[in-house]
Amino acid sequence: MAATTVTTEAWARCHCSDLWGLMQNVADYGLENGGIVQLWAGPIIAYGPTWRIHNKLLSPSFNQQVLNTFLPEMNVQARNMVSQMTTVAGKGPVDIKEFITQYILRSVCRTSLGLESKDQDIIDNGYAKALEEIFRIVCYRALNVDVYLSCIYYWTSMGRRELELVKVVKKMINPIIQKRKSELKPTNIDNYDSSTTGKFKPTLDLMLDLSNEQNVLSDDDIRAHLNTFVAASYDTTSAVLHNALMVLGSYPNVQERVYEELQDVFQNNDELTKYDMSKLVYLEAVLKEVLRVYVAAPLVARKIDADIVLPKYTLRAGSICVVSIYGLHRHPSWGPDAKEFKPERWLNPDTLPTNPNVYAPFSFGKRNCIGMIT
Ligand code: HEM
Repeated sequence: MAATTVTTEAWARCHCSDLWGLMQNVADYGLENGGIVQLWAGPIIAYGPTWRIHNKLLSPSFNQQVLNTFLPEMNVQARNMVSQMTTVAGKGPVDIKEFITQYILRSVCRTSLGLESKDQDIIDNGYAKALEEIFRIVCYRALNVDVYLSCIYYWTSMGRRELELVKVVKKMINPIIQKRKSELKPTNIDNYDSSTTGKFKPTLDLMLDLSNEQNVLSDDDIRAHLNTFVAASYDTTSAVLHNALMVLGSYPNVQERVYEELQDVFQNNDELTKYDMSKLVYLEAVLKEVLRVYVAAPLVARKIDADIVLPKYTLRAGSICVVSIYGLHRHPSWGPDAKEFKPERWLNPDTLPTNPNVYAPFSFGKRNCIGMIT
């Protein structure tokens, strides 16, 4: 509880250099030696002016209009996932994680990198696997003090593997950037209304446009941002989808209600359009509750650069404030049923806490999730 109280108040006043959770230690070393920083130098650990400029440039690319253009591609990938699942359905227990991860990775790589079906091997076997392994190494290093020091870490097989993987990722992404650069013709996002054209503009193209028009993003910046987007989006999103399916399997009444709503909205159509989304009211409540109870990012952290005086504590400059989003989502203001999974609470605003800061699956403040669309 103490952590929760500290968190909400501290957040509002924090004027600290932002870091992302457990990446803190890794980031320090990464900045020093250019290894991980090359890969993670996107909004995640870029500091001060660089982060501010890039965030301002990139944020407009993450809006509902752009997302709408991705819908047809997401429909294609969703149908692929369902048909793959159909082959194992009814044949005993099955681990759905593989299906979900592949679906999310393909959707993310298609929409952010603009990779086409013929490039599928790059996604499935190369790029995504390399990113996943780097992510595992980063998390291991963040939690193991014996490998914090770069002078030791890069002598270990893990440190060497990380450098190898960074090279692999660079080698894969650079040609993709160069190829799209040579093909790129200036277009307006309005020309990409997917409901009429079925086209979408990959995030890579949006960044190349920015670099053309304003000359601000180098190829290295673009590659780092792409890696960040893929890494930051696929693990979180697949965890949420996985949890949502677990919930539907565990609560038959919730499953039934979601099913009925989908039947009502889709009738015999299996193509999700932007007009359908606002009609899926109960499904939205279920997803919000999944994000609350089974939070995908249970902790975030900030490095504090000036003392923050709270009624009972002072958070000292130089220390790291770890915020328990998991704790916030179980704060007493959610009521005595805070720990229970109850999507209905989202259908009646009067039953929700009055302080909006007790719900933060995408974090809050300036360094919240760039992928969050309200
Ligand atoms: C349900 C899915 C997702 C969840 C739960 C989630 C959650 C989060 C959280 C908690 C943070 C940490 C913010 C902080 O330190 O305060 C974050 C950061 C970030 N997320 Fe997401 N995220 C999701 C999907 C995505 C997607 C689809 C993208 C696509 C690009 C994305 C890109 C990012 C980036 C770039 C950051 C770093 C932002 C910065 O430091 O400026 N996330 N996300």
